[in-house]
Amino acid sequence: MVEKLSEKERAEFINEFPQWAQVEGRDAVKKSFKFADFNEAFGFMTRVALMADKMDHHPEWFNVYNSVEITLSTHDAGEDGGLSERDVALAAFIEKAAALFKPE
Ligand SMILES: C[C@H](O)[C@H](O)[C@H]1CNC2=NC(N)=NC(=O)C2=N1
Repeated sequence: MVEKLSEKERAEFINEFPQWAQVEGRDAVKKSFKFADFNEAFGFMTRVALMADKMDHHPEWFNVYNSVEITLSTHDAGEDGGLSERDVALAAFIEKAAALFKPE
């Protein structure tokens, strides 16, 4: 079982990653990215996928052509899942990876 983020940690997360929005009715955050084309979007996804597997913490994502929608939550957190430190770490990596492709 993984600890859920405390209220203080949540505030810090929102402060550090203001572009990640709370998902309605779920203890999760989401963000959409738009890249120059599919090649860039998939290059971004490849980097995130490899790191996610290394971290053993995987995003929920949806890709159409140059757009990638990502939702982060920890299935093993608390009774019914929720945000944990693992989501903060993966969000930080996702932002770094996206910056390499300069999304719109
Ligand atoms: C068995 C495996 O270690 C677990 O299922 C890992 C894999 N990736 C995961 N990813 C996410 N987002 N949440 C988890 O709880 C999780 N658990």
